[in-house]
Amino acid sequence: MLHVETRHAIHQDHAKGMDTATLRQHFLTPDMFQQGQIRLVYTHYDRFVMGGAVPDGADLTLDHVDETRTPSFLDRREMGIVNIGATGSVTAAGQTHAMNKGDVLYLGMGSGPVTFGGQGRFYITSAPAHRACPTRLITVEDAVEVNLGATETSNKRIIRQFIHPLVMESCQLVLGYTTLLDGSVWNTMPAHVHDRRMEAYLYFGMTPEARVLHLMGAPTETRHLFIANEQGALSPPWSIHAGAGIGSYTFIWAMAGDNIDYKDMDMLPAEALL
Ligand SMILES: O=C(O)C(=O)C[C@H](O)C(=O)CO
Ligand SMILES: [Zn+2]
Repeated sequence: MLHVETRHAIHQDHAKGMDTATLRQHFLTPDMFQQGQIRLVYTHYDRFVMGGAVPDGADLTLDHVDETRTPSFLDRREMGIVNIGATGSVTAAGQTHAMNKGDVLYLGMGSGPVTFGGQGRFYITSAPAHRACPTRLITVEDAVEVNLGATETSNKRIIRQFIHPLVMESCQLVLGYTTLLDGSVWNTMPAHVHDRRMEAYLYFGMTPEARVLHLMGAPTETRHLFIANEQGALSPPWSIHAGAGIGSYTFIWAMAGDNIDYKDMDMLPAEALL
């Protein structure tokens, strides 16, 4: 079963007047992982799509999606898939890729229908593409590791870059995940914005009762979302994206937009945040 929800782009002047429920309605993506379903959120932020596929042993195929008005979803798009569950498989363009927990699969434009199988919990990201880049399975060993932060500032973390120019070619997608070290709670602090690219987060690896206090909003109009395990946050280009966990967590960050330069960030010292 396929379920698709559309999220329109929100202007920062509109966002600052939103109450909690309205903020969550526009920026939280809570229900992406449901057994036996493919659930997508089709956004108007750079036409980025995020979602989940949970085959639970019975194959699920993603092919035509009405929102793109193309015969097959990947006819004019690329896709990045992260398995956050047990071992599963993804089949596309006549090739089956076994995916262990933490593996990332990049599918190039024109890969055709995508079939998810096994016990994987697949996080799906996709952005419009202008050329077909080679499909690639990227394991944790292939990723570039960046160590950031410090214990004294409670933000010691490992950033693993998978769909990234240092690892492989893509059109727009840049994707990886960040793991907090024991005792550290803060991601992406100091915070930043990048008006050239939107970003989406998926928080996972959390206990059911844990929450991440996710910070968003224009730097001088910050707001928050309390986010539970396997829920996502949409970050418009004008918004900061950072969080502190009540409990341990990992999060997948994925971006699309005008460039694929991970370091193209406008950093904000804490005193610039209100
Ligand atoms: O902890 C971090 O810092 C991040 O993971 C930052 C994200 O990767 C990001 O915001 C990239 O633009
Ligand atoms: Zn960012």
